[in-house]
Amino acid sequence: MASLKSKKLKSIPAEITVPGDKSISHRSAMFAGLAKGTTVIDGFLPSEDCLCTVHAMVALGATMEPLEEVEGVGLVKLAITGNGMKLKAPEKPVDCGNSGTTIRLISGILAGQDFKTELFGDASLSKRPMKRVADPLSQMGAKISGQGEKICAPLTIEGGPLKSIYYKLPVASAQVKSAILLAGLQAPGKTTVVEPVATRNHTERLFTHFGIKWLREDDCVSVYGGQEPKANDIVVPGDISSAAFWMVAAAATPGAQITIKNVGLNPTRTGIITVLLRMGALVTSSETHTEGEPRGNITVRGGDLNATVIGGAEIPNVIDELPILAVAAALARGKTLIRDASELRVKETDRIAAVVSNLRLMGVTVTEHPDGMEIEGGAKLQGATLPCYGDHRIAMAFLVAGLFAEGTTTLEGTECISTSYPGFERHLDLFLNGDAGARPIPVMSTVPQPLVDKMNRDKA
Ligand SMILES: O=C(O)C1=C[C@@H](OP(=O)(O)O)[C@@H](O)[C@H](O)C1
Ligand SMILES: C=C(OP(=O)(O)O)C(=O)O
Repeated sequence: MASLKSKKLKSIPAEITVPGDKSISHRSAMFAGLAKGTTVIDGFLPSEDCLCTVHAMVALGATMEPLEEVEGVGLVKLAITGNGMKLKAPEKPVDCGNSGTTIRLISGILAGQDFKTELFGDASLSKRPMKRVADPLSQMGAKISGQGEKICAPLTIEGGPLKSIYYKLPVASAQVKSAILLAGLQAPGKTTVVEPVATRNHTERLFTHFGIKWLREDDCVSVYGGQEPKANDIVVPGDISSAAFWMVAAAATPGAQITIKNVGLNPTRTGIITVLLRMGALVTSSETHTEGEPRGNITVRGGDLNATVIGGAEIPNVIDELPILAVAAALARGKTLIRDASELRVKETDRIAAVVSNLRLMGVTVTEHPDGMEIEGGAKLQGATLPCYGDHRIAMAFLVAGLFAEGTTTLEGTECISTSYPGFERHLDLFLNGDAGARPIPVMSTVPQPLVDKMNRDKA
């Protein structure tokens, strides 16, 4: 089992560039694989989750060509060639790894394909509820079976002719919305999803990018069936959910300043900026690109943070940032309340239980609630040996907490970080050891990864 250590931070780098956005990388690979022709994806996140999606699209008939690899990060530029919406039956069950986005969105795609597929994942993914996608996709006409009441993976999906639906989401989930819209593309007529609270709209923006017509009316998103994505090269911005770790580290350090370059600034994802501003950090963002997915730079100046309340309609916008925001709360003055966030209990681990337990082990007073937690800020954090619970965001959030603790903080099981942030360790090193510890990140020439070769071999 891998472990990483953290201790009092030495310096804050002036600038940092985080790897590509996970949500957009997944979707780019899927849309490219559904389009006829070749799409070059630049800024792709080569994390294990996103590589599972590429692997799945290749197993379903697409081809991928590696174009550029960065040492210590992986494949950041690739070309995917699809054959249109009619996919090929995979030869074996498709591995979705640790990735909720892969299994749920691919389920929407497979719902309309005239073959049977098995989707499976790791132990964590196999505990997550898939009923939320199985219900609407079954209503549309797919035959989906899974394990137990929550319809967990392994899932068997037998696709076929679909009918469009008008579906009110019982939980605010971009993954469920996207699965239904992807199935809706394959159903005659108009498929509408009603969102209780707005969630990230990357699928909708990528619809536009790939030439698919869709519409938003109030809280409804609709798409008409019978459309096929058109191949179109894409540049993926940096992931604000990865930037969040360094934004909090700077925000909690009076006098510090950091600029995160070329990061996604989609308003359905920038809730972290609003929350940190409310807590007293000085955060500014400047858009450098406004087309498609807006992107630009975020600058954070640190100060004395104050407690806040995080809840309601804001939750989907910061859902993946809540573990690191809980760490920010522990470093702030006063009592912070996180509520309406019971969705955290069905992520890679129960993130409410994991955050509460690890904060307590570092000496913080926390009250656990069914839908969140109350954190007493301002206690001196104590270094501790902590579990990651197999969850990348727990691992990274607590390595950042360690930057503010007395002594050493050790996170055990840190291999999970590669789920979303290849190169995290190297970035952490900048905070632990300053520039002297930083190794340059060279761009290598086109080196096909063994994994990539394997993908194309599996397909052949
Ligand atoms: O659509 C997406 O790309 C995601 C949506 C969110 O999940 P839910 O849709 O389950 O809220 C988020 O937590 C996940 O990391 C990525
Ligand atoms: C919840 C996450 O991802 P997924 O649902 O795709 O596993 C995450 O990245 O925090």
